[in-house]
Amino acid sequence: MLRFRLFEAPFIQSFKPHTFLIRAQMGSYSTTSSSAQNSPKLVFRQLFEKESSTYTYLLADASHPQKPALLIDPVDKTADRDLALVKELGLKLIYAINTHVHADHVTGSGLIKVGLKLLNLTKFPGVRSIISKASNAKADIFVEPGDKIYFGDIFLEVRATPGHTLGCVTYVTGDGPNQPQPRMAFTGDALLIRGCGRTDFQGGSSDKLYDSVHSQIFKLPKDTLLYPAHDYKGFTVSTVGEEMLYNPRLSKDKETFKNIMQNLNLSYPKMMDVAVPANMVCGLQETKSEAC
Ligand SMILES: N[C@@H](CCC(=O)N[C@@H](CSS)C(=O)NCC(=O)O)C(=O)O
Ligand SMILES: [Fe+2]
Repeated sequence: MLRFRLFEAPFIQSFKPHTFLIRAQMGSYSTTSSSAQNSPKLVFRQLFEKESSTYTYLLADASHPQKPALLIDPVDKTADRDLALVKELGLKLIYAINTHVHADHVTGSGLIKVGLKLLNLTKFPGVRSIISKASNAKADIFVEPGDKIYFGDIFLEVRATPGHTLGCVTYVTGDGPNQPQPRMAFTGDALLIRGCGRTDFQGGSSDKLYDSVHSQIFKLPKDTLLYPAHDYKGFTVSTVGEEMLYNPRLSKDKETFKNIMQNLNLSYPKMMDVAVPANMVCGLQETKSEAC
């Protein structure tokens, strides 16, 4: 018999029973879908914040009556834009998710939760912030490897991909019959297109990053679409197969990779001293922790 733990019971009650976060405890999962037998229809938008070259992703289940949606890696500077889009598309934002504690920009999760000036809303109801437990940052919900984050009938599976930071995770769309095909992996800074996240701060480790990418990302089907948190070269999407072949760092053996990472000589992100402390509390240092 399958067993799973529900999070945030009061929150669950305010949505359809199958719009929730579950933790599968036996390597499988169960969801009681009511929205027909049809495959859910994914709404997907890739959004860009140009100062930090950050990608934010909007995903929603358009087949579900409430059109539940989530944002991955929102940025404070573009929170208004993202929420305006959510509103225009008639979506119900339920989660603001981070792949890790960003060092180069302030997350939009806190702002999204406490208000949206542009839309004259004092509070965007029902939004819950999510980050990995391993990040040690504040949020409403902490995820661990193997957790599944449902929005309608679609889910994201949580994979631990430490190495850029200790708490980095990759969110991968499910592999069930009713899940989007090909699969999509939101890699944060673990894997960038033809590159990868640096490993010289925030508990970074090139040894760990190599193992993370090879065991958690390169093991996915080769046609899995890869969506990173940043791009500095003009790329938008890649695939597992493409990166296994052409990634100039991660296609090499581990020792070569570690040597490359040791010699990147990158300067620290300009906003690091502001961004890291802010992102440890969901981007809202000045506000009470309940805003997280
Ligand atoms: N110049 C930028 C910071 C650029 C940078 O360090 N990017 C990070 C991801 S954000 S933590 C990174 O891992 N880069 C890897 C690479 O190979 O470029 C700024 O000042 O903000
Ligand atoms: Fe980062």
